[in-house]
Amino acid sequence: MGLLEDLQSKILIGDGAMGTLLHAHGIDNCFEELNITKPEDIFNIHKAYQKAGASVIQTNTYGANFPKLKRYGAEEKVKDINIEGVRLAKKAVGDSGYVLGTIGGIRSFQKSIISLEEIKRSFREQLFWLLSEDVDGLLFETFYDLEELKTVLEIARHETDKPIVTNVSLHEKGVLQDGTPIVKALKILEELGADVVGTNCRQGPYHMLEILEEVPLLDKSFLSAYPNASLPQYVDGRLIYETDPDYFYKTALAFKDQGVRLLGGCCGTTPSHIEAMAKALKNAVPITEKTVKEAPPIEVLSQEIQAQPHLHEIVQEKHSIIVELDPPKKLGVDKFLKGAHALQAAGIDALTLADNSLASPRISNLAMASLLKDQLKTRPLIHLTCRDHNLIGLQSHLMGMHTLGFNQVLALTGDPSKIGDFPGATSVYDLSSFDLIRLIKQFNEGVSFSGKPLGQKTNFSIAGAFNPNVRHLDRAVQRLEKKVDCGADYFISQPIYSIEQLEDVYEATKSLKAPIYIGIMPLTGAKNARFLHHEVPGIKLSENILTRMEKIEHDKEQSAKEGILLAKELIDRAYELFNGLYLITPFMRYEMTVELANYIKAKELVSIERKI
Ligand SMILES: Cc1cc2nc3c(=O)[nH]c(=O)nc-3n(C[C@H](O)[C@H](O)[C@H](O)COP(=O)(O)OP(=O)(O)OC[C@H]3O[C@@H](n4cnc5c(N)ncnc54)[C@H](O)[C@@H]3O)c2cc1C
Ligand code: MET
Ligand SMILES: [Zn+2]
Repeated sequence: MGLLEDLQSKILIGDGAMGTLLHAHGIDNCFEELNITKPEDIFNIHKAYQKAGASVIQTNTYGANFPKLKRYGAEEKVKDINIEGVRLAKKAVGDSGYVLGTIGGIRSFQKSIISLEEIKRSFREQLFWLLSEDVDGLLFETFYDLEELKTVLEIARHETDKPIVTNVSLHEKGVLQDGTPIVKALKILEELGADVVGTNCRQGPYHMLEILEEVPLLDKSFLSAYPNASLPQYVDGRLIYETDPDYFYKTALAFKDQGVRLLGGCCGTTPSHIEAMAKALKNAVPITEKTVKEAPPIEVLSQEIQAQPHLHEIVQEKHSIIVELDPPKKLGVDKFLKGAHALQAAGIDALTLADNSLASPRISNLAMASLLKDQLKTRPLIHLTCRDHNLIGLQSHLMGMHTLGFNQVLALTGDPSKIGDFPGATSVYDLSSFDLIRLIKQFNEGVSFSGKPLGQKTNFSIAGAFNPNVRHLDRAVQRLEKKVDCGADYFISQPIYSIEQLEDVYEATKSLKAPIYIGIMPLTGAKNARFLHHEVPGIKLSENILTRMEKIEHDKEQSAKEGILLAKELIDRAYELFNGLYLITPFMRYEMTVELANYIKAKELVSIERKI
């Protein structure tokens, strides 16, 4: 009899955790490599689970794929670890059970940490070796990312007719991290050919059962559940799970009542938990009908009424000026406010506020934006870096921005801390700019990063950063395309200092599906010019510019005038090529950006007059 025939009439018991069990025994390195370095330990664990009553044993190959083994320098051992993994499980199980070849999800919350192409490659390799040892079926578990699971399931279904179990993992009750309700996700997996579908890890029985109450019995596939022992507790720097096997006796019956046919355990569970569940379900008959609890209606999402068009909408239609005026590095905001007022008077479309640029602390840009809100009509565009905010902080910041009515945001990875005033500070980087753009896009759908409904849809217009001052412009443009795919609405560039570069950038980006604000930062003097030319990676000024600035080096006023003149020459060409102009205020010298903004406005007037 095969696994699926058995499941027609029985509830089968799976095994429990491998990773946390090994960890509890003091093992801190690669768990899967033990298949070849300490096979007897793994064999004994399989045997213990089998003795406890599990008839479905999974191979110790959860993370036995190229990218995960690479963390331990074991990436060349994918073949041996997987082959040995199956052999050990088979030896332990003998004829009295089934061996599932396990493959774990790779992506957790950082989607862009690994491309789907790499996932496919590593999945195919692992799948090949597991199938080569003739497993009884496959178990794909701990998949938070539905896109990843769908992709690998399609590959596997194409390669084999063996039973496939797919288990998703949920941060939030009832929804996957992209907001897909679990019922829908399981139906999708069933349609793609999974024979058993369900959920594992993250939740203990309580929350998992709550989730399953909303899941109906499916037409073609069986339901599975592998709960954690409990919610984890953080003790002395380690994650600890409660161990109360009796509780698992009681909850096993509840899982049966929800229609689960394959029941095992995930993190924190031990052979004692499995023994308790096996005892509880010894002669249990699976249910064939179920009353499904209706999912609570999703809160009505109110879409904010947009008072002004977004920047990306404006710049598609006409010339638009945004100006960076950074929050002060010291306390005291008078000069900043004067600058902001002067720039508003010049008629700019937005004031952009850096998030601790160059990794040096400044007054919080959200605080400065709130201050502006009370005093000015010009809207702020808030920079948000992944360097200074972890995943919790980023979401809290975005919710704060939405609450205050700020919906223009620039999503950045951010300069690393080591270049700034506090080189010992941590650069968080929970997310990359790609992930952050995706996150904000998901907020616009009313869904948090982990899939939780936010109660309202945000209305962010999302800018991405563009650094054209790189050796390979084509690669920079590829990054922009990727940012567009993630949801970026437009781009804002680092400053450009030559007409030729402006033209190169125009050529390289003209088929991009998002508009660009081109960066122009006036030089303040020869020292500033030399610094940019020699010390800022990627920025090169022409000999002509350097000489022009050096000639008047000792005249401060004249230097600023020359800086303005050069910026105007760049603006003349940029104005012809791009609609968006991004003026960067150097060293709080807002009178320079005010003059440039006025210059651009005058050009606009001339062109309007010409049209009339
Ligand atoms: C308009 C604008 C505003 C900015 N505001 C801030 C701010 O407020 N606070 C702050 O800390 N920083 C700011 N920066 C700096 C920014 O963080 C760095 O310029 C960063 O290198 C590029 O932008 P990003 O953070 O989105 O990085 P991403 O585009 O996500 O790039 C991440 C990393 O990949 C690398 N990379 C990027 N492009 C290439 C390429 N073509 N070839 C090879 N490697 C590449 C870089 O090392 C970069 O650090 C700003 C930059 C711009 C353009
Ligand atoms: C992070 S979920 C872990 C699943 C795997 N089966 C293990 O227990 O090691
Ligand atoms: Zn787990």
